[in-house]
Amino acid sequence: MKNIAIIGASGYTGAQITSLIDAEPELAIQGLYVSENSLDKGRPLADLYPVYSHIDLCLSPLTAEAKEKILDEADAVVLATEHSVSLELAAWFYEQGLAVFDLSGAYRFADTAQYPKWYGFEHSHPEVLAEAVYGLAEWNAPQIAASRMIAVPGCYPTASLTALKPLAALLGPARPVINAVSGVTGAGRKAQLHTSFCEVSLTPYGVLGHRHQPEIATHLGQEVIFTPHLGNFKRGILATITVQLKPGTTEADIASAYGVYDTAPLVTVKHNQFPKLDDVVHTPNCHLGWKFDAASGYLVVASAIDNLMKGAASQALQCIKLHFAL
Ligand SMILES: NC(=O)C1=CN([C@@H]2O[C@H](COP(=O)(O)OP(=O)(O)OC[C@H]3O[C@@H](n4cnc5c(N)ncnc54)[C@H](OP(=O)(O)O)[C@@H]3O)[C@@H](O)[C@H]2O)C=CC1
Ligand SMILES: CC(=O)N[C@@H](CCC(=O)OP(=O)(O)O)C(=O)O
Repeated sequence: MKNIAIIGASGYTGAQITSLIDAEPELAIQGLYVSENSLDKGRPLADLYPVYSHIDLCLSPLTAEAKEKILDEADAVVLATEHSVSLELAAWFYEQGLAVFDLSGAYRFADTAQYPKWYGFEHSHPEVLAEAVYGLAEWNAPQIAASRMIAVPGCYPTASLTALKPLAALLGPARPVINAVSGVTGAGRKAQLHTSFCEVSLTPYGVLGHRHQPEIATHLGQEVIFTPHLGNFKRGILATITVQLKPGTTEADIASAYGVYDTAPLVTVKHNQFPKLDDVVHTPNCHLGWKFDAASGYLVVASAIDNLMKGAASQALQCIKLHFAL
């Protein structure tokens, strides 16, 4: 049995992973935590999320004493906290010997120069960053098993990289063009004007400047054009990606490249059939569909995931299971 502390448990990804860990027979929840001065400290999780009324646990403030208790009792922490909070907590728990599964972007780039530009901070823990592994579960399983510091990928990068990484050897020089639409839970639970009901309307944002563009490029090994869109629905990401493949590439080459997922139970690949969000929301699955125009060499591949599941919590659970060999 492995004991897991969940920090940021009142947020969307934190509550989601709480429900997933609660359902795992070989995992136990050491505790659920929010910030020291949180308005939700002391409240039952089920007060915030009645759907989880079967989970009889309260949200505790992450005090100095609580951190010591976590060290005594837990094997690992899940950080479902914003980047700057994860930056410090991850380093502290890692250095004390726990395994860390961080849902934020604070440990996803090996290159410290990326953080001031994309996250607005200097990376204060380069020695811990050097140990971090990118938790793209279908691609980095041996590294996830071997490291105690796992940076769980962002939601858009998970959808995009799952579609593009099999094609890496077939890509021509043109940048893949990724257009992706996310549900509003992707922006987290806290109130913000741009995510309020009357404000949300399908629109691009972060054009030519979203931090997931370099995350995708870094872990693909090729520059991309990435345009996210906010849609007026709650959960899910659909990324529709256009790529030009090397001259001479055939449908058989593409089918063979996607054969890498034949042994991946959570990734389904279809030829000439495209995924729908309704088929993946509330599941840990990624559905891919592709079509190729041999005359022009252009391929369109669509990738659908649930941003809170495969894009965050269920991928973190995959990483926990890989790490602890469960
Ligand atoms: N939403 C999504 O689809 C995805 C999110 N992510 C990443 O996961 C992380 C969490 O995202 P999300 O769940 O959406 O965020 P939310 O805003 O919904 O939740 C954030 C949680 O962190 C808690 N928190 C804030 N400050 C602290 C602190 N100092 N110590 C302990 N807990 C704290 C909050 O509670 P309180 O403020 O009451 O203390 C809340 O429980 C972020 O880094 C995000 O970028 C990654 C992939 C997908
Ligand atoms: C709809 C929405 O706002 N989505 C978030 C991405 C959520 C995610 O994956 O988060 P991190 O990479 O920050 O962990 C955004 O565009 O900032």
